[in-house]
Amino acid sequence: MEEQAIIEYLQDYLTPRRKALFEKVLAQRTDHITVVAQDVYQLHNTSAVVRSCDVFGIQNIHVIEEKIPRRIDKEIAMGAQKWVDINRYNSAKDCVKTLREKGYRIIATSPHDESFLLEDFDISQPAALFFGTERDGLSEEILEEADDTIKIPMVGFTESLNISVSAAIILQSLTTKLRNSDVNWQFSEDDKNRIRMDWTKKTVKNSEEILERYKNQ
Ligand SMILES: C[S@@+](CC[C@H](N)C(=O)[O-])C[C@H]1O[C@@H](n2cnc3c(N)ncnc32)[C@H](O)[C@@H]1O
Repeated sequence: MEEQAIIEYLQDYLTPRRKALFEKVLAQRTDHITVVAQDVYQLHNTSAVVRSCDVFGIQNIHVIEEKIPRRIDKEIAMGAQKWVDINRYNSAKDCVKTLREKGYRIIATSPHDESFLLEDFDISQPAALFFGTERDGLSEEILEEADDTIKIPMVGFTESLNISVSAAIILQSLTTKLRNSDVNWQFSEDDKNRIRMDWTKKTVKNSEEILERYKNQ
């Protein structure tokens, strides 16, 4: 109850329009699908994946930085990341373990494997979609761990799509399927409150000072 009161107090500093936008976006947010980028080298590719996640309503993104230096902060600090949660890992193993413990199926995306075409993918179980590096794709470790592999059908001469393009295509397809299904994909009220608070804090100027004043009144 107290938490609710704090959120409402801080949200009074938002314009009605901004507040309504938060609710509209939040109603479409999901954790049923989550996205993992493994050792993506080009910063602009990671940014584009983050942006697509926001656009298609994916709240959590997982970034594995095992083979590349931790240098994505500046780039992903430039936009859409404000509205999504970035979870970072030093090893692919930790990332897989964490996501399995949360109940996700590990889904590799690959231009090679034909085991599942995108349109046949069963969205009823929570899915963690793993995307690989520009040059080598996903590591053997992830391919071996994967419960399924999905592929976007390609009919041209080029052997693969760019990672961010493939993320956008897959997310558009699977989130549409999810929203048309009877799966319970929306966040609980507790989770929504946590996200509301986070977005509000990031939007209201001097939010920490305002909260301090509220607590002391
Ligand atoms: C440029 S591709 C990697 C190409 C790499 N030479 C390989 O053999 O995997 C980068 C990432 O985009 C995704 N991707 C590219 N094309 C795809 C497709 N047709 N279907 C599914 N995912 C694809 C995969 O996650 C892949 O690891």
